[in-house]
Amino acid sequence: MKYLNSTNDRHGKRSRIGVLLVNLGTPDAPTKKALKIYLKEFLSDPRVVEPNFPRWIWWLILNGVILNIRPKRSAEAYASIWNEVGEGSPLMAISKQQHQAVQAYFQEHQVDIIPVLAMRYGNPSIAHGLSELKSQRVDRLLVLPLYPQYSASTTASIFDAVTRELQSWRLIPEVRFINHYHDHSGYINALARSVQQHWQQHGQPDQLVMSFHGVPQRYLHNGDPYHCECHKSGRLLAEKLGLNKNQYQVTFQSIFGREEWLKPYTMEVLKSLPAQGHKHVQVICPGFAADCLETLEEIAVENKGYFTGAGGEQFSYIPALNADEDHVAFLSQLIMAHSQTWLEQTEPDKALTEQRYLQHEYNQSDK
Ligand SMILES: C=CC1=C(C)c2cc3[nH]c(cc4nc(cc5[nH]c(cc1n2)c(C)c5CCC(=O)O)C(CCC(=O)O)=C4C)c(C)c3C=C
Ligand SMILES: [Fe+2]
Ligand SMILES: [Fe+2]
Repeated sequence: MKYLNSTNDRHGKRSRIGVLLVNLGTPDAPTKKALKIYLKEFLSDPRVVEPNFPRWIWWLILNGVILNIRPKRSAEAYASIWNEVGEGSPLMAISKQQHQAVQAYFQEHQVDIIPVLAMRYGNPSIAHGLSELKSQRVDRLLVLPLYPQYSASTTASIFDAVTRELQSWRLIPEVRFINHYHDHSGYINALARSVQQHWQQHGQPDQLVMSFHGVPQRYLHNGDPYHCECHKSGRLLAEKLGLNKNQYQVTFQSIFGREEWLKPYTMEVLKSLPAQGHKHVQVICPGFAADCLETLEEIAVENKGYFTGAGGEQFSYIPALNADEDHVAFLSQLIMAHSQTWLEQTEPDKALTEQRYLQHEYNQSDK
């Protein structure tokens, strides 16, 4: 059978709304073997690596070079943060907390939306998440990529994976997709509050570095709005905090490969700040909804080393919003806002019900 069948027994019942919370994904273990599987899936995605040379050459580089070198190095980095937040990979532990907290928010506020967690790469997969929602008879699906800023390499890749999976379903749900929330006041306010709380404990720095994950510069020139959205989030956060242009800057981290990525590079900026008289620096990574390897290891350890090595005196990393109360309330409300007309529709959709009923009758008499 080409398409997955559905149980068509919802006549006259209320529609069910499900939300798929999707983040990047993480290896199953901090081992060379698990990293090889994870990186192969991740770096084979043409949305992530979109080479400006024939794809078969990238296939050779990936399988012949990168997957023989990087897994060992990356496994060591993952091992250094494994179990740092709850059990296993921090990204997974925090994503589970976020999922549970959103679920609890809906229960507490009597909102009839079923949240399910999925990862773009690795587990729990998008196919698994969708099948979970299918088994719960969800017929209205909202997808929330946990990336505040839109990038084709992240957000569009989730769109690809979700729609690819749904292509095998007979009865597809009504689908909505959240593209980004980089300038939403709820997101900016939650970030600002987390910075202010950090200042209460650690004081205000000479310079606040807002570091976002990078992408190749070529993607910006090809029309990816990511760079612009990172800068807008940065500006709005600075405005909310009352910072002037000399007190903060937007930078880009996690360069991969040989071509030029978005600049300035976080690493270079941190190395140069002490010589400019900025000895007390804090770094926030507003593009990461959850702490992960790129924040806990690359920023809080590796980049801290670059700063102190260059004469910096005081450095702290401001944690991601994770499962903070403000963040969970914001995400839940964002989901509710995007489901608004669905939530208002309490009566079953008559035309749809009748159509499905007729279909059901037909199936029965056909047997
Ligand atoms: C927040 C948005 C992200 C964008 C944009 C992004 C782009 C991007 N990433 C790579 C390559 C790697 N990224 C890796 C880890 C990683 N990346 C993000 C987020 C974005 N990536 C997160 C949240 C994580 C951490 C995952 C975790 O398990 O904690 C890695 C793996 C780690 C490593 O080996 O260094 C790679 C590789 C590219 C090429 C890319 C491009 C457009
Ligand atoms: Fe990445
Ligand atoms: Fe990294």
